[in-house]
Amino acid sequence: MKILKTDQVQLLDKQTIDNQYISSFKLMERAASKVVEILKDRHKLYHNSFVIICGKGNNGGDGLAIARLLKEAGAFVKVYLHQNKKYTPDNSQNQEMLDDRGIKIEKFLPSKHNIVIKKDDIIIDALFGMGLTEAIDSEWKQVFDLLNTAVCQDRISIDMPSGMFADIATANDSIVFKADMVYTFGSPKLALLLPESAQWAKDFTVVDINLDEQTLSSFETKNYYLDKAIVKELLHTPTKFAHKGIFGHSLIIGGSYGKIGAVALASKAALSIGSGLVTAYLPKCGYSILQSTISEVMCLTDNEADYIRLFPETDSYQAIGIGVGLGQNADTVKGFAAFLKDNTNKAMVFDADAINILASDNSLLKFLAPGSILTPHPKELERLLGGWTSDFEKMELVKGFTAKHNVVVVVKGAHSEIVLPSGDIYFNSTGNWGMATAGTGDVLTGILTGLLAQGYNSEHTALIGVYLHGLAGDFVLEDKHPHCILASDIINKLSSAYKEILNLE
Ligand SMILES: NC(=O)C1=CN([C@@H]2O[C@H](COP(=O)(O)OP(=O)(O)OC[C@H]3O[C@@H](n4cnc5c(N)ncnc54)[C@H](O)[C@@H]3O)[C@@H](O)[C@H]2O)[C@@H](O)CC1
Ligand SMILES: [K+]
Repeated sequence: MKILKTDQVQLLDKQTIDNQYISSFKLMERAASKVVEILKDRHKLYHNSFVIICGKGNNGGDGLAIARLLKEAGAFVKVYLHQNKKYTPDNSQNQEMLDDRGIKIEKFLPSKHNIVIKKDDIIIDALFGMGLTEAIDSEWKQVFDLLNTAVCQDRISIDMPSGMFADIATANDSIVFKADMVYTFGSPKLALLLPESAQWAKDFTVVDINLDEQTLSSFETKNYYLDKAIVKELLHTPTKFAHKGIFGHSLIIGGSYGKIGAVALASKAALSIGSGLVTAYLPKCGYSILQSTISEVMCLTDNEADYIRLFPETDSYQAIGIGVGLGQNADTVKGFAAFLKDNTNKAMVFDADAINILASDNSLLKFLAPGSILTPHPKELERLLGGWTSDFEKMELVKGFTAKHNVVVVVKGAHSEIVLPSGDIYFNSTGNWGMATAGTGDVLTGILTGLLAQGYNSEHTALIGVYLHGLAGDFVLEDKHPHCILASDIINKLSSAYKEILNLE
C-alpha cells in the first residue's frame, strides 16, 4: 500500500469526488459512517457518551457527521465546535443537519471554553486533520491539556491526532492531542509509522473509504506500507519436482560461550522458512548443544572452544547469516575482517555483533557485498550511523547508507523499516509488542538467510522475511499473552504465516 504525502491525499480526495460523480459531502458521509461502524465494534454505544470536539474545516465536518450518525445509532453525544467566522461548506451543512435533529452544538473559543469530560466519556478529536499547516498556537494549550489529561474511557482521533503533521516532523513540545487510536482515511500517514509519534498516536487503523484506484496508482512515492498483497506477489510457488537442492544451503555463523542459543534459533528459523539444508558454524563449546537441540542442522566448529577465530569457506552455500551471538573477542573481530575481504561478492545477512564490528570499524563497510542485508535494532543503528534528531532525519541517514553501500537495511521496531538501495522504504504492518523479547532478532536473521538460500533476491528476501516474521508473531497471540511470547514460538508459527498469505487451510 502506498503512503501518500499531504498534497497527494488532497488530490486523491478531489479526484475521487470527480471520478465517482459524488459530492464532497457524500465522501465525508462515507468516511464518517465507516468510522461509526468501527466504533460500534470498539465500544458498546449505550454504555458511554461521546464527547466530540470539532474544528472549522473538514476534519471538524467528519466529527459533526460522526456525532449525527452515533446519535442515530442510539449513543449519547455531546458536540463542541470551535467558534469561527468561516467554516468549510461540508462543515456548515453538517452543523445544519445536527440543528435539524435537535442535537445541540456548543461553540467554544480556545481561550474561553466550558468543555467538560467525565470519566465514562469517549473523546473524539476532530479539530485538525490533513489541513494542519502550522503548529497549534499556545492559546489552545488549556483545551489540549484538559483533553489529554482528563480521566476518560478512550481517546480517538479522526484522520490524524490534532496538531501532528502527517509527513514532516512534529516538534516534541508541540500542542498535540494524545490518541489511543487514530482512524486514518485511505492509507497510513508517514508520521503514524515512526516510533517518535507513539507519544501522540498509540495505535492506528486505516479506514478504507474507496478512494479512486486509478489516481492512487498514478502517484509516485518512495514510502510503502508492507501488506499481504505485496508479499503474496513476491512468494514463489514450488512445483512437485522440487528437491532439497533447489531450496538452497544456508550457513549460519555465530555463537560464543553462553550465546549458542542464538545460533540454534537462527538455524531452526532458516530450516523452518524452507531452506533445504542448514549448516551452523560455531565455536567448539556449541557443538553438543546445537546437535542435541536441532537434529536437522549440520554443524561445523572453529578450533577455538569459546569464540570464533577462523571463519569458514563459503563456496558450498547459497546464503550466509552472520553475527548472532558472535561476541567481539579481538580474534573474532580480526577473523571477521579477513572473512569480509574474502567474500566481497557474497551477499550476506549481518546481525548483532557483525553490525557492531562494522560500526566500530567503518573502513570495513566498503567490503560489504552488494545486496547484503543488515538488520540493526535502534541501538546498533545508532552505533552504525551516529545519532539523529528526529525519525525523519534517521530515515534520510539510512537512505544515504543503503545507496552508498548498495545494501538493504532493516531498521527493527514496531513498524520495522526496510530501506532499499533506491531509497524506497517499506514499513512493516505485522508484529506486536510481545515480540520485543530475547532471540526474536536471531529468528529474523535465520528467516532472511533461509529465504536468500531459496533464491529470492535481497530486496524480496527482506520484504517477505520481515512480514512473515511479524505475522508469525501475531499468530502466537492466538494462544499466548504478548508478555509470554518466546522467540521459538515465532518459528513454530511460520507455517501458519505462510498458509495465511497463500490462503491455504
Ligand atoms: N477532502 C475530502 O473530501 C475529505 C476530507 N476529509 C477530512 O478532511 C480533513 C482535511 O480537512 P481540511 O482540509 O478542511 O483541514 P482541517 O480540517 O484538517 O483543518 C482546518 C483548517 O485549519 C486551518 N489550520 C491549519 N493549521 C492551523 C493551526 N495551526 N491553527 C489554526 N488553524 C489551522 C487550515 O486553514 C485548515 O484548512 C481530513 O483530515 C479528513 O478528516 C474526510 O472527510 C474525507 C474526505
Ligand atoms: K483530528
